[in-house]
Amino acid sequence: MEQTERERPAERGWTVRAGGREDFPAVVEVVGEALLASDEREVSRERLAPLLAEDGYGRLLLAVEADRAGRGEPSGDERAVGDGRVIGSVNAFSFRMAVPGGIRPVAGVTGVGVWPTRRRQGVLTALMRRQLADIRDRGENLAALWASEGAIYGRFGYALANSEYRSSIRVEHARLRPDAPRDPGLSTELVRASGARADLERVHATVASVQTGRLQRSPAFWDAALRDTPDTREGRSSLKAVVVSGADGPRGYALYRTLRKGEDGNRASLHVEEITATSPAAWTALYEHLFTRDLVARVDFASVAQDDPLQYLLTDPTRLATTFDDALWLRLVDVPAALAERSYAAPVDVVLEVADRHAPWNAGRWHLRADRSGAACEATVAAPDLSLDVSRLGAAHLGGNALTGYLRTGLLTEHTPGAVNLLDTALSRPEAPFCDQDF
Ligand SMILES: CC(=O)SCCNC(=O)CCNC(=O)[C@H](O)C(C)(C)COP(=O)(O)OP(=O)(O)OC[C@H]1O[C@@H](n2cnc3c(N)ncnc32)[C@H](O)[C@@H]1OP(=O)(O)O
Repeated sequence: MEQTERERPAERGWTVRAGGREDFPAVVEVVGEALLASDEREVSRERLAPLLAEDGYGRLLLAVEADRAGRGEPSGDERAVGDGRVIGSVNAFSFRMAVPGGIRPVAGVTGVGVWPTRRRQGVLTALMRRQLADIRDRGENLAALWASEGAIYGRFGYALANSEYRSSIRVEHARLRPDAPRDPGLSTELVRASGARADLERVHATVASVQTGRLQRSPAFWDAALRDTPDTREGRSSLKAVVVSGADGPRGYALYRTLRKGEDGNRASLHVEEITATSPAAWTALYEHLFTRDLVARVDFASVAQDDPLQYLLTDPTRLATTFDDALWLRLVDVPAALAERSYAAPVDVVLEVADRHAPWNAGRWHLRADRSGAACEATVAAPDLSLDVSRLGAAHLGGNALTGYLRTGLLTEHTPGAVNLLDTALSRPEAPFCDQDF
């Protein structure tokens, strides 16, 4: 494939190489500056080091300037980066995600940043290309990320794969329906979050094994989720856990903090960082705890799925203020392998013509045949039923978006009438995808 001038890094005086633990301080400096993070790099290093160490720092990729000749003295910040200095980086966590069909390895792309005075020279493009090849070599068929800006990643084949929301309700409107499922056999306990870790892990593991989009949470990510230091509190209380249990153990939890000031004089708000449960009655019990705490005016939920249970359980769901928050970006790194390892809701037999500028091994025609017993996806020379960019497959892969939307807006081409509709039916899922894990 022909490269543009920007895509020939050697000609611009920098190269891409694998990084390691020793590069970590330089990476924190570059990404911290790129993301306009606070100047407390030590806090960032302390927060990130355990997460990166869990993966052995083996997935760091760096853009490194060959030398500083002719560039003048480095500034104070740059000096920390040193000679042969790092001007850009990308990294990835080795996650396992619940996707349609089971739990699969997924590269969780993270730590993307380019030194401000080296932007728009193709550094990210070179890093992304190398990273996609590395991810494929590791046998991961999917990559996922949370984007700082939505305009960055579409060109690299990623697409929004779901929708997640912030929601908020005033307690006087937070009445649950009389027929909301209630189980007198359940008990509810409030504790410091760190004291309930075993229960939280158990509930989370159950949910994360079945809810599409969920990541299996590792010990270091649990440490991060339960981190309760002044920088994580943002003026709120310590992190609390309310745990709902039955005879067989924990069935649901909410992690929340309180803020004892606000628009209602002395009344507080509750900020729910996570809430999940394994049974309908446990959801009801969690909401009843949150909505009946004394001195509370409002309950805010930091992140909920499109099919969040609360909207169904409220007597008046119109009182729930819901705002689009963010969404996970997904990319098929190996198109035939990702399509073959997925499950399908209905039989489908379709030839896809895929365009992929940054992962050329995906470009071409793929014959996808699937039914409820399994799927196969192989290269073909047959005429395509539809032609599309690889990013469209990322959008639809978790069942959170229909390809029909792209067809209607002219952003994919259907050669066989009805092919997109049939593929959408096969890709559809009964539940909305949700990823509770920031990374
Ligand atoms: C998963 C995560 O970690 S999300 C965090 C992402 N990081 C940040 O937002 C930190 C601040 N931003 C940066 O560090 C850089 O601007 C980056 C990493 C976003 C881009 O790095 P660059 O080296 O400038 O990208 P590169 O030169 O390869 O640009 C490739 C193309 O993307 C475009 N592009 C890059 N960044 C953006 C952006 N933020 N918005 C819109 N377009 C962008 C460029 O214009 C270019 O397009 P073109 O080829 O059509 O001219």
